[in-house]
Amino acid sequence: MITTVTVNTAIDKTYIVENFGPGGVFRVQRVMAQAGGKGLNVARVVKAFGEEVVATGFIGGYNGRFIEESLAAEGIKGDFVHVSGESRICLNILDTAGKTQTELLEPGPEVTFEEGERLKEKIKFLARQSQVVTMSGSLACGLMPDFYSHLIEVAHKEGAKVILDTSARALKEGLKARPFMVKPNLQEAEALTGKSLAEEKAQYDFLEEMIETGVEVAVLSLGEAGALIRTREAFFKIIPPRVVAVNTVGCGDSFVAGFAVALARDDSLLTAAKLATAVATASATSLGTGECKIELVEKLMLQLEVYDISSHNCLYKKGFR
Ligand SMILES: Nc1ncnc2c1ncn2[C@@H]1O[C@H](COP(=O)(O)OP(=O)(O)O)[C@@H](O)[C@H]1O
Ligand SMILES: O=P(O)(O)OC[C@H]1O[C@](O)(COP(=O)(O)O)[C@@H](O)[C@@H]1O
Repeated sequence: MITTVTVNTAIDKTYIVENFGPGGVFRVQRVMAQAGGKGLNVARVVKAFGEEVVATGFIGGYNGRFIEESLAAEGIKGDFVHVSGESRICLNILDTAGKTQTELLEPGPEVTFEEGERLKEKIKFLARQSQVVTMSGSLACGLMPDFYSHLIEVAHKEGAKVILDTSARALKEGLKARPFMVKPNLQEAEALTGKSLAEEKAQYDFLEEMIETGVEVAVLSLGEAGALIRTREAFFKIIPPRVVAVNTVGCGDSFVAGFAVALARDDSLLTAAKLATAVATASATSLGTGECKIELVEKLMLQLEVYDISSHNCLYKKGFR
């Protein structure tokens, strides 16, 4: 089983707005609303692969009710801690004409110490039955920056592998509990180190630093350029084929989901890295946040460029890039 933890759940609203920009009045052409926040996107993709998944986290208010009902309608099992505050809305404004994407992320509700303790208890129970626990996204207000560290310790004690996908101080503090895997994107990694990671050498050094902190798998995701995946023994770069990107919100979540599925199936590191990249790339091509079409994933798996960086070898390269 895979448990996905979303501390700051959300209604992910997508607005399609032509020629959007700051300071004007715009008519929205199309509105879509989904249960969201990173971990719920992970759960959606895991479910598409037919793996058993339970989504947990904090949920509250009218928005919380919408989130729970949407998940139930999608057939995703939820086991949440209910809080007195209101779950947030995250807006993704897609301008199909101007080809821009703008995200507005609300901070989320205030969560009390007692509510935090209840989530720890729940994770203890769920991690006992899970091979993998994913922990994704920002922390809700009121929680200490080391909140993920405590959750990771609880999951580790129950024998689960933890994938941590967060940013800023929550990532810095979370690393201290040595999660099995971390997956910052380039921006998040630069914010963590305070350095530019534009150069390949800087990216390699960053992954080495992550491994030195004690994580087993360090991933740096690079948008359309793919991802670098490093352990103490292995180091791969996976580059996806060029695709027409429609909505890249949720790509990182799809990457985490693909990796979690492979880990739960006991696949090799290389298979996990390829599956994660293919799932994330497929997600970029659909309008829904973190949507996943298995047939497309299977097709993309055969079109990835794979480099073994530790031996300077190209394992698979197709002629179409
Ligand atoms: N425009 C794109 N084209 C193809 N694949 C993409 C694109 N954007 C993202 N991806 C895929 O999604 C993964 C995660 O994307 P990235 O932007 O690095 O993370 P995040 O969504 O967390 O910001 C990438 O490693 C890649 O596989
Ligand atoms: O918890 P955070 O960091 O505020 O992020 C929330 C938002 O991230 C998203 O999951 C997208 O994340 P990715 O594009 O990194 O996968 C949105 O769906 C969501 O509302």
